[in-house]
Amino acid sequence: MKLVAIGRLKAGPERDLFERYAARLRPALDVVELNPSKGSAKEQKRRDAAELLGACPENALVVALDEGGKTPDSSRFAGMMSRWQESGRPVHFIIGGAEGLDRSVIERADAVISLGALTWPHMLVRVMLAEQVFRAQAINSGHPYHRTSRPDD
Ligand SMILES: C[S@@+](CC[C@H](N)C(=O)[O-])C[C@H]1O[C@@H](n2cnc3c(N)ncnc32)[C@H](O)[C@@H]1O
Repeated sequence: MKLVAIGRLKAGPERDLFERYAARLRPALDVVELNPSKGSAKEQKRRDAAELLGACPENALVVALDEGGKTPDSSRFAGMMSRWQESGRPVHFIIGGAEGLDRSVIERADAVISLGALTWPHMLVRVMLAEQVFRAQAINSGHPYHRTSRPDD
């Protein structure tokens, strides 16, 4: 599995937290960090998209993180993760830069996942993604990390 992202995660609490979850992932999540591009917002999006998609091989199963995507709950996300892994294709998660993702990334993506309608900074999106991938792996392996109970249960 790979995470392809615009921007570098500097030393600090976000990186510590990301590494804490990432260290628990099997298979591991390799990170490819790309420099943010310059230019107008439109140019940045287009250039970032070329870099992001260029880092994904043709057979990659691309999962774009975008607030306009699907909002599965953690159990559904775990089901998606297990189908993606069974496909045998290398899963590549994509996180955009300050201007967000270009339409070409959304169109190439095999799935577009939202972490809710709020806009999050890219470094927190990395942390939340790593935690949810870990949670999905826990659900799929029957590990008690995830509790399903809701208020009315
Ligand atoms: C600072 S946000 C970009 C905001 C940008 N204005 C936009 O419209 O997407 C940077 C990246 O974080 C990810 N991101 C931010 N909020 C998200 C959310 N609620 N769900 C999924 N991904 C999110 C996306 O990949 C986005 O491209």
